[in-house]
Amino acid sequence: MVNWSNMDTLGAYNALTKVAKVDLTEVMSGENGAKRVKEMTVPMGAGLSYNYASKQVNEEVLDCLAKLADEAQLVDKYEALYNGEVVNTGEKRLVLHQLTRGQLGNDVMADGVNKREFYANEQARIAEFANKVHAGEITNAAGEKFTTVVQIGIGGSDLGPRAMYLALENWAKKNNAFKMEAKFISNVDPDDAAAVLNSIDVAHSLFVLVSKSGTTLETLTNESFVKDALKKAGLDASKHMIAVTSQTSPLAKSSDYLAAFFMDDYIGGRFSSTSSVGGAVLSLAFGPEVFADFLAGAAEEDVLAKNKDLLKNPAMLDALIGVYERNVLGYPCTTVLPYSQALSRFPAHLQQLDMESNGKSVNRFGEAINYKTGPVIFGEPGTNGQHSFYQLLHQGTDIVPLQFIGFRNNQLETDVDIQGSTSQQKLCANVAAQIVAFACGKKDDNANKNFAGNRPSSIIVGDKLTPKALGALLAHFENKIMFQGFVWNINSFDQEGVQLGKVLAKKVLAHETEGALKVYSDLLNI
Ligand SMILES: O=P(O)(O)OC[C@H]1O[C@H](O)[C@H](O)[C@@H](O)[C@@H]1O
Repeated sequence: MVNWSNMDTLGAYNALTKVAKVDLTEVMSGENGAKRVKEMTVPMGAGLSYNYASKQVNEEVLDCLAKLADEAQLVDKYEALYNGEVVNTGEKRLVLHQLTRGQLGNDVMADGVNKREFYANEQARIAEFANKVHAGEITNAAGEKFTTVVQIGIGGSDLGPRAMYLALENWAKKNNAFKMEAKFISNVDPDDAAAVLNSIDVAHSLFVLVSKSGTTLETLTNESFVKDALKKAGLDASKHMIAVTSQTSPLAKSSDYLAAFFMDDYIGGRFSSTSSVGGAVLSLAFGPEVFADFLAGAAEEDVLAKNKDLLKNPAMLDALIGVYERNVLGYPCTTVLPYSQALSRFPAHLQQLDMESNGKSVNRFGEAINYKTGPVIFGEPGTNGQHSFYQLLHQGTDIVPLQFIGFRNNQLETDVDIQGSTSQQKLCANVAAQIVAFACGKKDDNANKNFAGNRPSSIIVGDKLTPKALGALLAHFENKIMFQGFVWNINSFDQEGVQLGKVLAKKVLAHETEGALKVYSDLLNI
């Protein structure tokens, strides 16, 4: 049995607060710095590695973190989760997203079925459907092949799948795996749907309506928007639309769709990229084999997360260093900086994944807690970010821990040598330079040009962003966030904080407003 206790009751946490702070300007300089970069690295799944040399940790800190991992029973809690304990206490649900990509422990039976079999079966149904679309066995009413897939969804039904699609689009084009172009409609802003519809040939488009709950206002509105466009084009919407939803949702039984694929209540929207939610669009865009490789990368990372040895468990290590930075060092944010244009929407996905999961002020039993939880997450690809917000990161008054991601090779393999180096080399040179600049700083007599340093970072490094590497990268962050929630003793798997705004918006639309809400409504001409 695991013991769910608040972090500030744990002896190891209290010991951690007393450890002397590591000065990166000192430890990262000279030979010692070189030794740290060589040694402070942990293998991840799919050939990636997590290098934490430029984090403010030393043996003493790591020793405390290892004790904290043990005392907080992090791996035991993970085990309880994948074996089917009701870890989502707020909604009284199991948490099973890892089972979409592998069997980690005991068979989990729920709703009268074996859950791993259920997820694998949905994946197989999607694979069969995608293959038929690609082979021209499932076509539009005129018997012509579909060329474009358009996902309609928001939040977890958009961000992850969209980020994953963009991450693999160029890789697929280079590796003969590009089957259909994908587009995404998410915002209830009518300009979003209209712009996508204007950019495609609707007669050859297959729409994937994705909503776990089947009740999300934006998604249902956009569905109607698209159906209207199909009707105006003289097309039968039910021949152009498939649904991905949970079996209990109002969409599940509808005959308005060509086909329906399922996930369930045990997979949070933000954790659903490896379920049917990501499976449908990614299998249609790149083929089921690519989606299977993506799942295999995630599964490798899930297996690593079972390791009780902190230095062999990159997600747990990353999580605990993050807790140390947030609660002991007092840093309020974390920035995600992929030096890969393919990962342009990955930070946006992590914003939801992390902040919706760990933005909580009560523990898993609903009691107020006395410590900070999830940091603010933001990010942009490098080097673009360098020319935007890095000024604050280098010289601002807040220290913001940085999560770099870099690959030795680019995806398209097209590159040119200009002034003695390729573009890829220039990209990678900038990551290396930034890490050292942030850690070591540079003294200058002119205070305006002085860099204090001591800005901690870690880097996830890989050879190339492949489907497998992407799966591992995604699962690393999912598991990191899960472990942090365990340490903070919060429920990372509900999102009550998004409800109030929705309720008030309904009142505005029904003209049931008064006071400030009424005046804001008038201001916006509703
Ligand atoms: O997939 P759906 O049920 O349509 O939900 C879409 C999104 O909306 C909600 O407001 C939640 O905040 C998200 O966690 C969820 O991913």
